[in-house]
Amino acid sequence: MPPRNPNSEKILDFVVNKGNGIKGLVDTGIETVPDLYILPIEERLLPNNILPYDSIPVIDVSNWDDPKVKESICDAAGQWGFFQIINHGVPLHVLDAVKEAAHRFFGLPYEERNKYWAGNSPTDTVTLKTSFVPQAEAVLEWKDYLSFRCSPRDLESFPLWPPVCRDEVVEYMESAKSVIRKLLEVLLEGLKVKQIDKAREYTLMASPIVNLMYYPHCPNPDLTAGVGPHSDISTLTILLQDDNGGLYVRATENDSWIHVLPINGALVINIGDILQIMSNDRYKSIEHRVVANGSKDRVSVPIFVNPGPDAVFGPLPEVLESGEEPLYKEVVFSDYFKYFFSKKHDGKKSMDFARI
Ligand SMILES: COc1cc(/C=C/C(=O)SCCNC(=O)CCNC(=O)[C@H](O)C(C)(C)COP(=O)(O)OP(=O)(O)OC[C@H]2O[C@@H](n3cnc4c(N)ncnc43)[C@H](O)[C@@H]2OP(=O)(O)O)ccc1O
Ligand SMILES: O=C(O)CCC(=O)C(=O)O
Ligand SMILES: [Fe+2]
Repeated sequence: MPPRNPNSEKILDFVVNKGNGIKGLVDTGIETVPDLYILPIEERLLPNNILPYDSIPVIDVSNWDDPKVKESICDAAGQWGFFQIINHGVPLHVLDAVKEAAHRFFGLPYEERNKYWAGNSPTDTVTLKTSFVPQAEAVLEWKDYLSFRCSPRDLESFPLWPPVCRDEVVEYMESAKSVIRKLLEVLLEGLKVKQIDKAREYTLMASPIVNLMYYPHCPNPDLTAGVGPHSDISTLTILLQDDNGGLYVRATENDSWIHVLPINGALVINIGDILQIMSNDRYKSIEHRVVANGSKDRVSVPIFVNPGPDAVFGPLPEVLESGEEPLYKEVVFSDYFKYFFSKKHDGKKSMDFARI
């Protein structure tokens, strides 16, 4: 990485080493974007690259057993990799409560937030971080996030989680469980898998992570990345966004992007790399990125539905049974996870780790 200028070093020290986060920097009242956060022009999301009239599918899942609903979900997973669901059964008050909890946590004074900063937290099931991998990034992302590991075993450390948001995180996770299960059943049925047994359950969904993402308002969001282009490594991700917008999904045309319009009460679903690999490319894990807001603090709450750490995944036997060649080798999830977190966000390059 090229050497940084002295001012960038000072800001990096304040944001990362001292644990103030980008939230702490914005609270100092900065009126311009510091160099450390300015993307080279070729990495910015330019207005000409946004397709204004396109949108990802919106699927009403009030009847999961309706064959048309199942078909819409599998088609959307194959063509778009991204869709929104409405009438999913997670109560609106649970969704609103977890967004409010995110604002409450990030509204705490520095001393309270800092108790959970990476390296300070009383438990490794909850960590406050900034950007993505600041050690490996020339330009930092304009976001902080509080990450909760949420497997049943991780929940034993619940008493050590921040009281201002822990109940809301658990209630959201618990209410979303049946949606996760239904989505995976439908998607796996579309791959000729008849039922999700215990072993498959471990590979598909044993280690969920819930993040409270916080993108403070930015003096010039066009210059920065809230989150840079990436695909998720999960099996699938359930994302709750607020009404500020700012999430963009890569379209099929070269370097064009589609805005994911906020719909009150909807959940955004995206296929992650693991399901693309298991489906031998029938389902697509699509790149996406986030742009912060110029005047409002944006929050979102993704649930990354992940395999257990030692789960081994690869193209499913049911998919390959007609003699199709596997496009990917078998990989241990913890190796894939470490690889993803060893470099900056770089589109879909993480999948090369598993490609044959
Ligand atoms: C997007 O699709 C996803 C995402 C996810 C999961 C999302 C998550 O948010 S999971 C929680 C955060 N992620 C992790 O913790 C990943 C696991 N971490 C690692 O593997 C390592 O930390 C590392 C990122 C590879 C870096 O390793 P290393 O170079 O050895 O450095 P460390 O010893 O870990 O850290 C040094 C020092 O820096 C601090 N630090 C590291 N990262 C940050 C950060 N982002 N912000 C602030 N501080 C950071 C670290 O705590 C250390 O501090 P000390 O004080 O202890 O020295 C799931 C599924 C999807 O699809
Ligand atoms: O905040 C969002 O809307 C999306 C965040 C995201 O893509 C991620 O954390 O992987
Ligand atoms: Fe993502």
